[in-house]
Amino acid sequence: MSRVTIEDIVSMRKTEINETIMKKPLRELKREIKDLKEPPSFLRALEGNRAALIYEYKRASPSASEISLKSLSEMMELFMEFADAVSVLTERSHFNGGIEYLREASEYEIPVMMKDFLVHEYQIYQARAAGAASVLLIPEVYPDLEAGIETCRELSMEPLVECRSAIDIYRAIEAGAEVIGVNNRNLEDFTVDLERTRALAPLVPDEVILVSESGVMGPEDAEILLNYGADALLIGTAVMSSPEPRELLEEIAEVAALCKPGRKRYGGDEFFEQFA
Ligand SMILES: O=P(O)(O)OC[C@@H](O)[C@@H](O)c1c[nH]c2ccccc12
Repeated sequence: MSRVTIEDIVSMRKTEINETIMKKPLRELKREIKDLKEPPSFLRALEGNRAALIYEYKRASPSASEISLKSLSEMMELFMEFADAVSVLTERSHFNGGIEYLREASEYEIPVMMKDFLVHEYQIYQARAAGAASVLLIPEVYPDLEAGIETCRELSMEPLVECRSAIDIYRAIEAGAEVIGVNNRNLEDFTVDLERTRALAPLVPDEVILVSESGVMGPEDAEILLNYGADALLIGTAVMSSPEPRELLEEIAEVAALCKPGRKRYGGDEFFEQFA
């Protein structure tokens, strides 16, 4: 069977969202949101003076197939002890996620991010109505990045703008992003390369929070990425699939506590030389 592509997932999400909107119009979501309390701040959770850790409730993925059937409550027990923020997959067909997990996670006093392929503004309202403090925005996938960031902020949320290239980072900064993610996993072929963070980190201004996502299998990877200049890490598969997740999170916490945030900057042709 040919491997699913990001295009397949995005086109499926568009169909699903259009069906959802027919069943539950945006005005109903807006009414629900009016009665909700503000979510905990995602931005403040990541702005601490050491490397912040975002752990992800991720039950499956196209590259790993089934990862874990551990319950959300079991994982939240660990996340509440070790995470500064939590990410929850809500895409069902390929990640076995669901908005019900997001709703359950947002009951806890910690910022929760909707990790999904957002293709429509409706999904930003869905996230807020489920108690989210953040959503993932992918520039090539979300139709209008600047408007999406503005809608998030109107709803007391701060998005994580996921960048895969220098031009993505340029666009994200131009659009006013305050949290930029670099995904070490290529969403076209699902290969992981931690060097992606090394190459792109120097392009992210100090005042923007850089989250390195994907491919962190242990404290060694965590140290590498933090030394490349990431301010935060987003980790899913390793913690979901570990037989001893507490031990793993303790080791990563130790590395995070020792790392001094800060990014090198490119001088002259250094940026281009690495691709020569
Ligand atoms: O399981 P990992 O390698 O720790 O990766 C977690 C997270 O970065 C990954 O799930 C992710 C990053 N960006 C995404 C966009 C859509 C779906 C999933 C993702």
